[in-house]
Amino acid sequence: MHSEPAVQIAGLVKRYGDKPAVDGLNLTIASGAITAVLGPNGAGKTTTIETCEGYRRPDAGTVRVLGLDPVAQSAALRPRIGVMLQSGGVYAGARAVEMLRHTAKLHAHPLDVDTLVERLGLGSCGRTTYRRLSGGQQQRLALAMAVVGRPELVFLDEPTAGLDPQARRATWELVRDLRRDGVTVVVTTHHMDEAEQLADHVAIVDRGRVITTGTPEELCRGGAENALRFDGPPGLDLAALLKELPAGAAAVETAPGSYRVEAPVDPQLLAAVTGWCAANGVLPERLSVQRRSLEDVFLDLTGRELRS
Ligand SMILES: Nc1ncnc2c1ncn2[C@@H]1O[C@H](COP(=O)(O)OP(=O)(O)OP(=O)(O)O)[C@@H](O)[C@H]1O
Repeated sequence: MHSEPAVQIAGLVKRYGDKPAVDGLNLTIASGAITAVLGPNGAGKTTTIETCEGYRRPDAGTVRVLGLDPVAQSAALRPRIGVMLQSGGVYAGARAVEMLRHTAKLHAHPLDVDTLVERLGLGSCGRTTYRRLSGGQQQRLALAMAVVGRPELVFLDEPTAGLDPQARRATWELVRDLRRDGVTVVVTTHHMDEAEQLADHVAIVDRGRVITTGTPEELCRGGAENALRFDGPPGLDLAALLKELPAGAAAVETAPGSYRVEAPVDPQLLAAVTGWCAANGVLPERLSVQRRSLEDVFLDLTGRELRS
């Protein structure tokens, strides 16, 4: 369906003064999918996205969005993309829904404003000015403004920051519907569960570079947290258990009667462990599969220390 990538970034450098905010970043974003860009505070995510939107000019490298140069060809690009900025980017004195209607009229094939207002729970905000909306309502309005023109590609910078769980879910549903309609979505977030739930592809950015990419499944596969745990009688013969498990597996009694089997978790591993337990008259209690979460991967790659 979509062959050309929606976004291609090669060797992007962007400095503020002497300090590089983005430092040789390479990233290709697939069309028609949801890509989450993750990274610690100050990693360069917003700067990268703002460069894709044409708000910042690269100091070096190339950026192509829908095949266009976002600075030199901004007039051609702008109508085709939707942008939700962290700061809202909405005129504070304007009435919420009127502004949305106005924005819709600027586009040839806008979404139905009433449906969008309903879906994002903005019905009660009709004549309220932007500055009088709650933080969460402002966020939702900014999201509505970004998508109302039915763009081919939307950039959402932390769309669910500060939203309550209901509004978060409504936002996720909207984002999934955009993908269903063939829209490419690029989203930055600090919520790892959000990236895990929503994203087809994840790119982790640190110190101005992309340090890894993959699907959430690819990134979470392998690693120390890929393990089975169970409780049983203390002192089980783990050397005997290991003989039934694939090469490279490890088994430890982490506390008397608490066991942890470390190996890629698949149905065969589960069957091997429970089969060995059955053969030895052991009932594995509280048996659970421990998978690495995206948060584990993120912290492993970017460090656990808070940065100044
Ligand atoms: N307008 C600016 N002037 C000077 N420095 C800036 C400016 N905008 C960003 N920076 C710096 O550039 C670096 C990257 O910032 P950026 O906002 O792109 O990071 P981010 O990954 O989006 O962070 P966050 O998760 O906190 O939003 C940071 O060190 C930041 O202080």
